[in-house]
Amino acid sequence: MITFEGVTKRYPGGAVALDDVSLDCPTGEITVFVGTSGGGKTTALRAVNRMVEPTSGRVLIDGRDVREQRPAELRRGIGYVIQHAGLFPHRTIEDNIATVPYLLRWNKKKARARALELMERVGLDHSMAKRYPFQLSGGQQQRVGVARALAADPPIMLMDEPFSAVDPVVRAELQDEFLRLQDELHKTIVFVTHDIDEAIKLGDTIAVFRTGGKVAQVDTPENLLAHPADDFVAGFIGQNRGIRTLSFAGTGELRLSDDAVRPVTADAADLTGLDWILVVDEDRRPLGWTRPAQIGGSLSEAPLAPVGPTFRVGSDSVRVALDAAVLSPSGLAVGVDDAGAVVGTAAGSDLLAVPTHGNGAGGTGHGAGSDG
Ligand SMILES: Nc1ncnc2c1ncn2[C@@H]1O[C@H](COP(=O)(O)OP(=O)(O)OP(=O)(O)O)[C@@H](O)[C@H]1O
Repeated sequence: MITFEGVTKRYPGGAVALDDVSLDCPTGEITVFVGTSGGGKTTALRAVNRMVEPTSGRVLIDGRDVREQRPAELRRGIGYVIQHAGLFPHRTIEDNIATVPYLLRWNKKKARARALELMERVGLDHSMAKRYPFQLSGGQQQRVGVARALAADPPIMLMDEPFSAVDPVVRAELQDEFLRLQDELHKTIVFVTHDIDEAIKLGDTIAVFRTGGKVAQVDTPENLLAHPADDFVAGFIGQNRGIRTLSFAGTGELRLSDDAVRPVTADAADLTGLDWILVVDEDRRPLGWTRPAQIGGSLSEAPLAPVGPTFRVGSDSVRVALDAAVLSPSGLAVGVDDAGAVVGTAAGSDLLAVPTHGNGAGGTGHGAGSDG
């Protein structure tokens, strides 16, 4: 656990970057610092590895004041990832990743083996090991940055806007892989961003910083959306608060209908009264949507409209299901199981009837994780 105890940072000249900040970053979880520019997020992050020394107050790691350790020694247990990755331009990818192992005087073979292992972990092909940073895309460089921070297997990771410099699609991929990685590694992570969507997607806990270095609210993403502490937080969360709240409503309890679902072998005479039909194969995998009027002799010859996005019953949130309903030609969201077989369909109005509070999506702590 990282603990901020009444931490204040006043810079010469009078700027107050942090004003009496007290909060906990629980072990093995992701704590996100989010807020307005200049709110003190980076300063708070850097107080953990002593790149910033507080004017007053303390930062503790597992109850021990960080000032008890020399900075170099302290930082060996703390990975650090920044925007634009901050790679050494004249070192190869594997040597960049092995930076800390080399500092720790691991032998070359062991350090390189570790670098290759980490490249795999963060989704980089081994063929990139001998390349230089300029020969990689921005997203690939960020992966190298994450791998480098993980190299000595530090229990703590500090990440300062690590995914901000890449396009939205790559960013979503990096976030998803980051969550997968964290599911395996359970690091204690402090993550700075000014993007509230990123904070909601990644954070187990979110601390909202406001101008003047004050913390306006520390809460789970779910509570933050449901109960913003004040107008500043409500304003920061923005206009889509209601829709975002649906990210935390699970689809496990939804009652899905089988009425519109028909196997491709079904008798076409038996389809009266239906507006849309979801045609499924012998394993109940969805093939497409059709309307009774478009069916001639048999379902197998009917023209099919694409199924569009589906949602995984239980693991996806109501927000994902609602998205599927909106994009579906029939207006019905298609729920599938882990094997991709259709469980049933739901209309938008069924989805909005699901209670949105205290009803985590799959109970994973990352209800918004699959919103992409
Ligand atoms: N070395 C410094 N000397 C003087 N003032 C500083 C210094 N570093 C930061 N500040 C000031 O402290 C305040 C907090 O800065 P900080 O970088 O922590 O904010 P932030 O929330 O991370 O902002 P951003 O999202 O823009 O990166 C700002 O007003 C900034 O100008």
